[in-house]
Amino acid sequence: MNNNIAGRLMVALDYPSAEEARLLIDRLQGIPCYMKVGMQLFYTAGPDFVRELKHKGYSVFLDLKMHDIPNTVKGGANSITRLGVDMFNVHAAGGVQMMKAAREGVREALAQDASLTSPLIIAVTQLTSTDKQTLNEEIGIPGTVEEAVVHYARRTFEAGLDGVVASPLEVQAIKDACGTSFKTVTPGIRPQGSAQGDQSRTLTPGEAIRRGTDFIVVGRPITANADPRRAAEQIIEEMTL
Ligand SMILES: O=C(O)c1cc(=O)[nH]c(=O)n1[C@@H]1O[C@H](COP(=O)(O)O)[C@@H](O)[C@H]1O
Repeated sequence: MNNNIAGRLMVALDYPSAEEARLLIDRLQGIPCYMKVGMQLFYTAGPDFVRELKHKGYSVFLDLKMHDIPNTVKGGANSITRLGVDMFNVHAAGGVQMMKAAREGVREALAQDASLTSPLIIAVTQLTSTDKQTLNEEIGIPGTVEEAVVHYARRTFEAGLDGVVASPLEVQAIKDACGTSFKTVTPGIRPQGSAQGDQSRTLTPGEAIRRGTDFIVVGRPITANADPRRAAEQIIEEMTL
């Protein structure tokens, strides 16, 4: 297995309990993927579960999508940094001042404890479940999804964050606007033949990597598969080709 490629796969641990998440982690043992802890798991298993993953040697993306007034986001970012995660996210729709406050919260935590390392801060542009109709008619933003994504990516870059969450379809436009070192984290990954579910803007793992994304986020195509280890290995194989 190519460990560098496997490290670009983020497995979404969307489970209702730590016990269920541990079952998957056991089955994926030895695969050096990133683990993503989202709201469902964090709201029940909390910081202890994040520490457990770090103790097991995983890189951790804490996906809590903060979106609040700058002072609150700054405090949240400080607490998250003290958990020792490798990446966390905010919503770019919170604005540049809010995103700068997240950066400030990290800086504050690092100043308080020199043993901490700086996590990557990533902003969600437009959720991968959002299609053009939803964007225009419900969210109230005119134009194409790609235009909205690039707009938010530019604001994220201005705020000094490390990258964005978007669909793999928008990677090239983001890299053109913000540079190749600006990270893209792309959910909306669907291997051939897997169910689309609630995702709107999707690509296969291989196609996402070929378009230059830094990380792919995969949940149900692994977690809902009868053989999750085989599913993860197939995805890594496809990413490697
Ligand atoms: O921030 C995220 O991780 C995220 C942003 C986004 O725009 N779309 C999106 O699907 N996600 C997350 O990525 C994962 C995708 O899961 P699956 O659709 O099951 O592969 C879920 O944990 C989502 O919460």
